[in-house]
Amino acid sequence: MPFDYDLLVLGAGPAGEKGAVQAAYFGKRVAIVECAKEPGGAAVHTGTLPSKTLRETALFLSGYRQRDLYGVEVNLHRELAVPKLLSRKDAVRDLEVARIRWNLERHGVPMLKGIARFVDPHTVEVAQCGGPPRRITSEVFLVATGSKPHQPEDIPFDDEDVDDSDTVLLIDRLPKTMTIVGGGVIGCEYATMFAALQVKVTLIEGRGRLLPFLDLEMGERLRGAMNSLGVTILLDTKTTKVARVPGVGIRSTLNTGVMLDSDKFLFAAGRSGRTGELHLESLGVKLDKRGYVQVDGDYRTAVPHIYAAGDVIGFPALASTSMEQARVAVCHAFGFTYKRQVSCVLPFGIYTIPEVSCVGLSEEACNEQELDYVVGRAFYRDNARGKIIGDKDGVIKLIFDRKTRVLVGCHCIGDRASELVHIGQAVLLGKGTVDTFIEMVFNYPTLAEAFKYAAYDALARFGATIGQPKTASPAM
Ligand SMILES: Cc1cc2nc3c(=O)[nH]c(=O)nc-3n(C[C@H](O)[C@H](O)[C@H](O)COP(=O)(O)OP(=O)(O)OC[C@H]3O[C@@H](n4cnc5c(N)ncnc54)[C@H](O)[C@@H]3O)c2cc1C
Ligand SMILES: NC(=O)c1ccc[n+]([C@@H]2O[C@H](COP(=O)([O-])OP(=O)(O)OC[C@H]3O[C@@H](n4cnc5c(N)ncnc54)[C@H](O)[C@@H]3O)[C@@H](O)[C@H]2O)c1
Repeated sequence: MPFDYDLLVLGAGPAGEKGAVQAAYFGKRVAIVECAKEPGGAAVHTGTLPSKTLRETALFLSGYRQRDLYGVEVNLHRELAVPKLLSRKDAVRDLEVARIRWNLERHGVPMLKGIARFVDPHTVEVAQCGGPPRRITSEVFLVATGSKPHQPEDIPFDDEDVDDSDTVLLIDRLPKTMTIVGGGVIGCEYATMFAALQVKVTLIEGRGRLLPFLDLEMGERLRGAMNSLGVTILLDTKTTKVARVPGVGIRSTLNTGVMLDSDKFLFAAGRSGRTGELHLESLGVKLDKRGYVQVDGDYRTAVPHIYAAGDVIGFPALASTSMEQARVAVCHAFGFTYKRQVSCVLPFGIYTIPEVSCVGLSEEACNEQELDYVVGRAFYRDNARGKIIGDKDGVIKLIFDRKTRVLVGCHCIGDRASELVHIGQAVLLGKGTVDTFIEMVFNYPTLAEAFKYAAYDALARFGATIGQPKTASPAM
């Protein structure tokens, strides 16, 4: 019997949307099932875009960027700040939802509303609110149901002042004090955002360092910037008890014996795969202990016609990689040859204040691989555009293989870091060398021009390769 569809996609977040339209573009009959009211997933409703919009609004309302430039202290109006924060976030959400709806529509992909679960390997039942369940068959499936915040049982999430990364966006007032557990990407981003809004933030991290995937030097620069912003960072620390104390707020008792009271408590210590409703294991699909779907290099599960992509398969769990994984999965499923794999050169953008971004190897990774390397740095304070915008702390750091002169790592901290890193990414992908940056002409004045001076800085450390320098750096 023919199937209803060639591809049924479960979940309309970044992975589901891009996987669905990829197959439809090449003429496949595709539908997408979504249980939320609107498409977009965590990226649009609870994660990427709302948090980045909050960041921009926080920077604007706090006058953070202008403080040092004009010597103007912006007085934050605490009561007005929250409605402004929320309305901007909602406006961006609505625009993005409209874009996704239009993208699905123009590719002829219907969105079926309801919670999906498998009833056999080729049939999904969609439980519709207020209507009878509907059964849909498909030749191929893409599971793109994402993830949800990890909620340990000993944290009282039923208290209105105890949040996870989904509910923190529903704030109705700015707290004076906030305790955040988890020094991962979410914890660090929200810590700096709320600190910029003059909330006194304490960040608790169980390990000895924040964001251990960052180059150590850049991680330390970020830690210093967070301290300057007023964030208190407690490393090697865990909570042993979290509870409301009437008249005081939320009290966190730490393993060090310290008791920390705050108006708000945010638990941001990891996520788990949203697979509970799908009945995947009964089909033979393997999950790990956090509920993440196990896939092979082509994003295929143990059941060959069921693919999975995005947050539901775990690391790196980014909107950027989720979209690309879904495209690759669909290309593999239907034999489209134009795309076979996700690039091995993946950038990371962390939207803390200041922004941090990286691609390629850190110094520590070079040392682990016993790679002889050369580092070059350029500082925004020495860059004309950096002076104009008043960012004194920004740094571009480039790492080159000493033998081949090829760029192996690019690390940026400061304004526009997550945009600038793509210059490094393009050079990495093209196997460019230190000389690539020396030859390039950059617009002036730009932050991008700092790449040239980071390369000159490295060049001076390569040794006598360009004659005998008369000054410390050949970048005249
Ligand atoms: C606070 C925060 C900030 C972030 N910031 C960034 C960032 O700056 N950059 C970045 O790249 N990434 C960021 N991320 C990560 C990014 O949001 C995710 O990687 C991305 O949303 C994953 O996309 P996805 O399609 O796999 O899953 P999701 O976006 O989670 O979408 C899954 C969809 O499936 C639906 N669904 C679930 N179960 C079912 C079911 N049984 N039936 C039907 N539908 C179902 C859900 O309703 C949802 O719409 C952030 C995440 C958080 C939480
Ligand atoms: N800019 C971005 O790309 C961006 C932004 C936000 C989120 N995300 C994605 O969202 C995902 C989840 O982020 P996250 O920050 O929740 O998770 P994470 O896994 O990145 O970090 C969690 C942190 O919490 C710590 N931790 C865990 N349990 C703890 C405890 N009991 N006490 C103290 N510390 C504890 C861990 O050591 C870890 O450092 C990530 O995979 C990330 O890719 C990406």
